[in-house]
Amino acid sequence: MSELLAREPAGIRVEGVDLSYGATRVLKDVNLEIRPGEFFAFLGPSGCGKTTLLRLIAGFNAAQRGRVLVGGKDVSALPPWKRDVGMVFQSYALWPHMTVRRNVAFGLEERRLPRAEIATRVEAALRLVGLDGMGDRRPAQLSGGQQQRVALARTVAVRPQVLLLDEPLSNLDARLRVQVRRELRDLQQSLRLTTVFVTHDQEEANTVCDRIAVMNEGAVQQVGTPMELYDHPANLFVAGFLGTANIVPGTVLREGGAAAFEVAGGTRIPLPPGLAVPEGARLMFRPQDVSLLPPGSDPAGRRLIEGEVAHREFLGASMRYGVRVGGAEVLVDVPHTGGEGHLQVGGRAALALDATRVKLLAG
Ligand SMILES: Nc1ncnc2c1ncn2[C@@H]1O[C@H](COP(=O)(O)OP(=O)(O)OP(=O)(O)O)[C@@H](O)[C@H]1O
Repeated sequence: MSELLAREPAGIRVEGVDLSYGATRVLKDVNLEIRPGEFFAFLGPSGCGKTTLLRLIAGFNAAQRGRVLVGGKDVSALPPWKRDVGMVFQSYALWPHMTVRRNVAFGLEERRLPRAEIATRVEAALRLVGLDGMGDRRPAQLSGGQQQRVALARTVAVRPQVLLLDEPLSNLDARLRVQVRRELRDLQQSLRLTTVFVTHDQEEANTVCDRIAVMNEGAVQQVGTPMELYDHPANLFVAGFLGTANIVPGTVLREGGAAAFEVAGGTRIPLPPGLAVPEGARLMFRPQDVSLLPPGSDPAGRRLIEGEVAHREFLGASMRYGVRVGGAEVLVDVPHTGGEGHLQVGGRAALALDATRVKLLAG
């Protein structure tokens, strides 16, 4: 494996990038700093520009404005093959008529490396992805997961400075995805390879990546660790994209020093002091920031709201209730420990909101 170690992990900088296809602006003033050796994700809904940004770093797209630096060097004007980046495509793009070994060797032969060096690196790469012994097969004789590993082996064999992965798990079934994403993380760690991973799946990004850039409509919304993004979303889009969020419309009221949030229908939720109130704010909290109480009880220090159970969903580890509060519906997760003590649809529910967890966010 030492034959494949990244020489010196390189960082990536994207500076002030604007990219349009005709009249459609696909990337809008994108600025990013990806640290050397980091496993980084571009996360966002379909069509938000993730692949376009990845291809820009690889050199397959050109921007109208801004630049890309790899390892401190401006690569904006270089073609892909001079950039020292390895990209694994969503479709794998393997040569069907070549054996696995030849597929992996192809890029090294093009670089005219000595034959012995090629053989050593190919075997090391196949071992690394768990495909030693399958070098003589053709891609059609492999499963989807194995083909994906060939694509990965082929890319790491050239020892790129950075590895770019475009939805690498999307062709695999759910169970294999979980296994392969762990393997990807292990491989990335052992090679200390700066890696950028494109996905629209938040669980995938959360489980394998050090940091994530959340994108929407061509703009980076927020960059942070999975936990930072979940606990401190910068706006409603990020809050709703990472995990389940209660987003409640209403009005912020101030009486003296105290503030409250009035939900349509008149229910008032007292707000903790000192909470910042952005323009057009909505109240945001997670289903687990709320607990259900027996009606009539009023615990100290918690914010009590009353409502009616509109529906419920059994999720195994918890019961998720949809509770109508004024004009809004609030999702509440109650741990399921095996008892029968759950509320029925149509019944009254008293909710205690953990005031330290609520946020006021704008779109
Ligand atoms: N070659 C092209 N010509 C014109 N428009 C394009 C081209 N490639 C992409 N687009 C448009 O640019 C936008 C961003 O596409 P992109 O593939 O980067 O999104 P994405 O976030 O990777 O989406 P997905 O998860 O569906 O792959 C989309 O609206 C897409 O239709």
